[in-house]
Amino acid sequence: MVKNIYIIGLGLIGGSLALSIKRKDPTIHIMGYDLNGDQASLAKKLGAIDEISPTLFPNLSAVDMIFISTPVQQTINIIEQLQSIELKQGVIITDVGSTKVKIVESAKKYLNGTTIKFIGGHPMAGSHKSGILAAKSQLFENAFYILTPSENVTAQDLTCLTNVLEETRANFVEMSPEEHDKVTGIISHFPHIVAASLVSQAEKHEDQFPLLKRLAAGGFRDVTRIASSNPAMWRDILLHNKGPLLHLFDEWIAEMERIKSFVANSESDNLYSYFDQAKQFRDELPKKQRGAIPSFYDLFVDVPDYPGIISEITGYLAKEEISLTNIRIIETREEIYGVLRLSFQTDHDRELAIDCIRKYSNYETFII
Ligand SMILES: NC(=O)c1ccc[n+]([C@@H]2O[C@H](COP(=O)([O-])OP(=O)(O)OC[C@H]3O[C@@H](n4cnc5c(N)ncnc54)[C@H](O)[C@@H]3O)[C@@H](O)[C@H]2O)c1
Ligand SMILES: O=C(O)C(=O)C[C@]1(C(=O)O)C=C[C@@H](O)C=C1
Repeated sequence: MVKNIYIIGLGLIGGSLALSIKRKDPTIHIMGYDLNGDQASLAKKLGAIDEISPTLFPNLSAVDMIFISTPVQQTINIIEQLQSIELKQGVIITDVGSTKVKIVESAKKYLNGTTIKFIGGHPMAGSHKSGILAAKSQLFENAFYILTPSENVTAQDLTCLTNVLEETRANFVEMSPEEHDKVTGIISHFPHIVAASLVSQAEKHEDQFPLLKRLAAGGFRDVTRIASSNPAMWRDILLHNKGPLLHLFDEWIAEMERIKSFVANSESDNLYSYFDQAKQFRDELPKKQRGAIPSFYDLFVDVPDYPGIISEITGYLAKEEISLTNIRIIETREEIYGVLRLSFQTDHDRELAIDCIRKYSNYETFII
């Protein structure tokens, strides 16, 4: 019976897991630690954790399960240190890293010969946003959650973990770390490189075309959303998944050469087939499966704490016919006490809302 959980790294993923574990069983005691003290305080204030650990390795002798939800290189450093920490017999340790081979290898190297049950994990959903403020208990709903159990892990250990994670409503699948890294290289890591490279290409042309940024519309925004993700996280992922990625670079370069030649030689039929085939495969992607939170755009408004403030703000938005998808008061740190979080479906709506709030009030707005 899992009663005590420790979560290291209380950002988007650690925070979302904590919120879903709390939703499953509020009596499970969750202690959390984050290098960034503000993240840990927010996690406590949002009810994601019960207790903040002042250090990375407090007394862990009563902890049944540990989640490591830090960037992947940090995860390896933490696994290495865990070998010399006194832990409960048979403790389950899991991570959420976007790569698996190096992490599972490090668990094998450092934790072998102990009673620790290491289960590599990767919830295949996320966002370009980071931090606890973006965390949601339902972030992983309908998403695949890949597990790569180590040799000494039993079916019972796996059930223990998936029970704790039941409220994520994710679909758990087992996979080898090698297969995991090859597949995620194709559908996650390499696309990330492409998105960032498209942004970088556009940036190089900005001096020549000053209107470029403002003209970048739906297509460019859709295909490059993920380029707004946490750079440190992605740096680590690329360094971890070098082998499969180098292979994908070669394939991609050949692919670009192929389509370049269709364009250069005006090969109309080939161009049509290229796009048609891509459309068919893209249209076949399962519709209901969730790979990411729906894109929404948050706006934070500093508001005085008085009854009626929410209806005041929504009243302004209604006057300008701006639709909201969500609204929430966050009582976070003292200095940003009374922050209203407004979520919009599009960046355009958020821009309209900024203008609208400016028009009707003196409240400051900001985007994180
Ligand atoms: N963002 C996504 O879409 C996504 C999806 C699935 C998995 N992942 C993986 O989840 C992990 C966390 O990503 P995230 O999106 O939650 O990032 P995040 O930046 O939102 O959160 C990471 C947190 O870890 C903390 N941290 C960093 N080093 C630490 C250390 N040594 N000790 C304690 N805390 C530390 C940071 O302060 C931060 O609060 C990464 O390994 C990432 O590859 C991310
Ligand atoms: O939706 C996004 O913003 C993501 O980048 C999520 C995404 C992905 O590539 O699909 C990113 C990294 C994770 O390891 C898993 C999910």
